Amino acid sequence: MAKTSLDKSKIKILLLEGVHQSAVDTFHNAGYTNIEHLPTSLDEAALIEKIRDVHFVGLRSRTQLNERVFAAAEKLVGVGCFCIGTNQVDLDAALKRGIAVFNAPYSNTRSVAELVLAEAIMLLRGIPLKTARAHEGGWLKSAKNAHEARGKTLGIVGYGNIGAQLSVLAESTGFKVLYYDVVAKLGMGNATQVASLDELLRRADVVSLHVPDVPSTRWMIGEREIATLKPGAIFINASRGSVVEIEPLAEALKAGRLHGAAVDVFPVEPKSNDEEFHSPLRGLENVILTPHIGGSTLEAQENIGVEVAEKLVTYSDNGTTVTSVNFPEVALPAHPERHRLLHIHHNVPGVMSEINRVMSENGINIAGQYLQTNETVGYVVMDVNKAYSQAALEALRKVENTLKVRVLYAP
Ligand SMILES: NC(=O)C1=CN([C@@H]2O[C@H](COP(=O)(O)OP(=O)(O)OC[C@H]3O[C@@H](n4cnc5c(N)ncnc54)[C@H](O)[C@@H]3O)[C@@H](O)[C@H]2O)C=CC1
Ligand SMILES: O=C(O)C(=O)COP(=O)(O)O
Repeated sequence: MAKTSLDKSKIKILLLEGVHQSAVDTFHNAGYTNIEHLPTSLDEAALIEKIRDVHFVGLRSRTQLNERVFAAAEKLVGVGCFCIGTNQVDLDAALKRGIAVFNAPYSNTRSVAELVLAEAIMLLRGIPLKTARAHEGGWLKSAKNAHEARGKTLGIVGYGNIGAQLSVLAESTGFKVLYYDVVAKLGMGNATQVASLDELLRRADVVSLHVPDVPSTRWMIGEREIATLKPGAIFINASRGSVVEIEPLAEALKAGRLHGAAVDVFPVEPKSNDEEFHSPLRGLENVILTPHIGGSTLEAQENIGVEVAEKLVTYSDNGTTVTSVNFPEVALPAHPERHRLLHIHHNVPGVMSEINRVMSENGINIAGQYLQTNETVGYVVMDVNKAYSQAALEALRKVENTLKVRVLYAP
């Protein structure tokens, strides 16, 4: 008698970095109970040890999933980044092992945009220094160097989800908005795209970065770009620490060439809340330093927990890879009466014909077949009669250029 439903308690899920309880609840509600939920990240050695028998891992921006970790992760099927950025995961190392990676592209967008807008206003008013003095018993009542946001120019570098959301909030507050992006983008409201980064840096009173960590953004703001900023400008970075050279920024702030800065992300960030934070920006006036909390609101974290856990559950139950950041995207219907075979392979000529050949040679009729490829990997999904799934699994494993094969039993 063919097995009809998979024993979900055998699927091991490791959640790191205090991923919200909503993720655990989502897994439980879907029947997944074998969950280890840790409040912190793990260093490479500990992660290599722990990940060996894990099928799904969930993390945030701190945990590094590199080639060495993937090499040890023999059973890993999927990765959930419970955040927006995916630079902490070696996406190619995952792809070449047939491991799908998902993230939460929208759930903390608003949290970052709100924080940046608030910081821009605080910095325009010189609040960090004034509040520090007041806490010490001082009284800096003065309008000197304090400005309204109304009529000032905000320059947004990277007009994606966060940049565009910030643009809307900032315009409604009275900012004029300019933005620079490598892609031509429709401006929200009256926001205007400029042709070059230099033009944006020259024209904006407040500059805020919202680019991902990719090769083209690595150290994109250095000494030259900081010198290009307007004298008295305000500089905000809540994107990634690898985008800005911190020493020239600190020098420009110390020299009073810039009016202020807010920085949430750093080239080197403490690995835990117990480690000391070192930065040349420490102790500078009119500088807001925050410990990478742009997306850390309860609302965002709860939504992220549900969103990413649901993506992993759907992939595990059904094979759907829609919105994966590294995998060919396939949207699949339910398979109530059939077993489903997932075959992930190198995208080279001849694999599909070989798959169809072995299926036909073994007398296995394919009731439904779905295929999607990207440059390097092909993902083919086949629904078959329950009685044939074991034979098909074994046959498919032998196909040359196979990366991974899984069977999903009928629910
Ligand atoms: N501080 C925090 O806690 C958080 C930080 N982030 C960071 O913010 C980044 C942006 O997030 P989203 O807006 O959701 O991403 P997104 O992908 O929607 O937008 C990024 C934009 O940057 C543009 N871009 C890429 N390379 C560029 C370049 N060289 N020059 C100019 N523009 C370039 C893209 O075309 C895109 O429009 C994330 O990748 C993440 O690293 C995200 C959430 C929270
Ligand atoms: O969403 C992102 O990319 C972030 O940077 C937020 O990271 P976190 O989940 O707070 O470690």
